[in-house]
Amino acid sequence: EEYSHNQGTRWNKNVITYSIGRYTRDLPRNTVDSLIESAFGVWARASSLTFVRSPTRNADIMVEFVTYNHGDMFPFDGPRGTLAHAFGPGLGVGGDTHFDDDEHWSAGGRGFNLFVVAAHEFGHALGLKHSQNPDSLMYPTYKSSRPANLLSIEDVVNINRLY
Ligand SMILES: CNC(=O)[C@@H](NC(=O)[C@H](CC(C)C)CN(O)C=O)C(C)(C)C
Ligand SMILES: [Ca+2]
Ligand SMILES: [Zn+2]
Ligand SMILES: [Zn+2]
Repeated sequence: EEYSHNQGTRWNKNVITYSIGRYTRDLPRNTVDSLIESAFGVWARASSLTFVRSPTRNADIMVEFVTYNHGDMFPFDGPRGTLAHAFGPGLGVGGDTHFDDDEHWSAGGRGFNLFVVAAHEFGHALGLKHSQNPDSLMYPTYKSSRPANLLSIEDVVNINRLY
């Protein structure tokens, strides 16, 4: 999968830690914090997983806003195009989730909805692949009109097949 650079298939634990590194200037930090927390909450409500924010940088899932070349083999491409990517479960870079800061990130207004994109990326960070079902959160193309409940039945089934 081009956008979920897989390490393993799943985490071998149910409590997964995350930490937020570089932020975007598009939104206040505490807004980013709550949107990221809510995006993890989508998966926590549908599974037996819990997500704990960690102050240190050795959390399982490192969340960062970066541009172009940023230290992995998958440089971003400037405005539009690819919005974000995530590595599949595993040590080190495993689970890490990067957002292209050349996009305009929003909490619902103009620009790309950070909550919706983060929920998709965290699906990859948990081990899910893309779905061909346009109603699935794991569909490969951004849809601003995502339903409030976000996850399709297929997504709930798939996360519970994995954990
Ligand atoms: C608006 N641009 C798009 O819709 C682009 N799609 C994405 O950036 C995906 C993320 C969306 C689904 C949140 C990349 N991905 O799958 C990460 O895990 C393109 C379809 C142009 C590649
Ligand atoms: Ca881009
Ligand atoms: Zn994806
Ligand atoms: Zn990256």
